[in-house]
Amino acid sequence: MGTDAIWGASDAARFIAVPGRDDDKYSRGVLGVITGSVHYPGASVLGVEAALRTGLGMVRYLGPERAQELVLQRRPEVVTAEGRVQAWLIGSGMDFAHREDAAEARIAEALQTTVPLVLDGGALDVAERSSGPVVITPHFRELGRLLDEPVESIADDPRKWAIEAAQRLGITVLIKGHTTYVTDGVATVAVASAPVWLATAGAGDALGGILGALVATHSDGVMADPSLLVGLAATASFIHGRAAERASGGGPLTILDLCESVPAVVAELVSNRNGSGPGNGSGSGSGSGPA
Ligand SMILES: NC(=O)C1=CN([C@@H]2O[C@H](COP(=O)(O)OP(=O)(O)OC[C@H]3O[C@@H](n4cnc5c(N)ncnc54)[C@H](O)[C@@H]3O)[C@@H](O)[C@H]2O)[C@@H](O)CC1
Ligand SMILES: Nc1ncnc2c1ncn2[C@@H]1O[C@H](COP(=O)(O)OP(=O)(O)O)[C@@H](O)[C@H]1O
Repeated sequence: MGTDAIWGASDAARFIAVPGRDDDKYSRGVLGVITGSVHYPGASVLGVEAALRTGLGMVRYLGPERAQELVLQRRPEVVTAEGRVQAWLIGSGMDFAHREDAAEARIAEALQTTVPLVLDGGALDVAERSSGPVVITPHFRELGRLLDEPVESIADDPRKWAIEAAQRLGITVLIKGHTTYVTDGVATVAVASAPVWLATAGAGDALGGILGALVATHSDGVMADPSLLVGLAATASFIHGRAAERASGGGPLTILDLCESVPAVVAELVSNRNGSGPGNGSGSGSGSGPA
């Protein structure tokens, strides 16, 4: 693990944007979501669920039709109309090698905006087409494919390869594992808040939703200073791990149980923080970031 700072509760607390009296759903931050596919519609439900439970103004879900239906059945507050967004979450539940045509068209539209991108699963390669701030969330196999490097090399030293990817692509990289590393090639932090029971399908899709919500609620701040993505991604991983711990209670967990635990984790972070961080009483328009 080297000498990386271990991201803790007091660090994470500074990256929660608490709504203020004058906020509305638009000022808090809207997350556009392009996830899911014919084979993996469930990833859309998990990411959207996790984003909503992390707290944000609105989710616009713009994935495939069947996934839209499943998302709306679970979460009728989601909007499926196009419109302005402050950040995009793209790629969970998509096939890296074979993106559906409709998804490709949606991604091209999303790239017309320059708002921050959270790229997961089958959309990691979109990073090189973006002109705005980007954070990617690969596991070691996905990073191997993205960099065209042997998967074994990445598994042996995920931290080194995350830094290499961040520097090569000029983006922030969160590489998932029992210890998760987040780096922009300059600063690197480690997060180890998750129980081993979290190694279960769909866990990464929920992480994408949590991170999407945090980025959407700090969009202006990220646009002004993309280095904030390191703290936001580490915070997402911290919340994800703590929520998994609550859901697990020392035993197996399901990902919807993890999502249900997220609001209590966020509330605990907010109640324990001292003073007023810039996320306090402000939405995405504040440029909120670390105190
Ligand atoms: N409920 C859902 O909709 C879920 C969707 N998911 C999505 O599924 C897509 C693929 O994700 P993965 O993490 O599976 O991609 P991986 O790159 O880990 O795996 C790709 C393929 O390689 C094979 N493989 C990988 N590791 C293997 C091993 N140790 N032994 C045998 N075969 C192995 C598997 O057949 C798998 O289909 C992503 O877009 C992801 O978001 C997953 O998150 C699982 C849940
Ligand atoms: N052994 C482990 N201990 C703790 N957390 C783990 C472990 N294995 C995986 N995780 C976490 O679970 C999540 C798995 O994500 P991912 O590999 O994308 O799975 P999926 O594609 O099925 O959603 C990541 O957040 C990762 O950090």
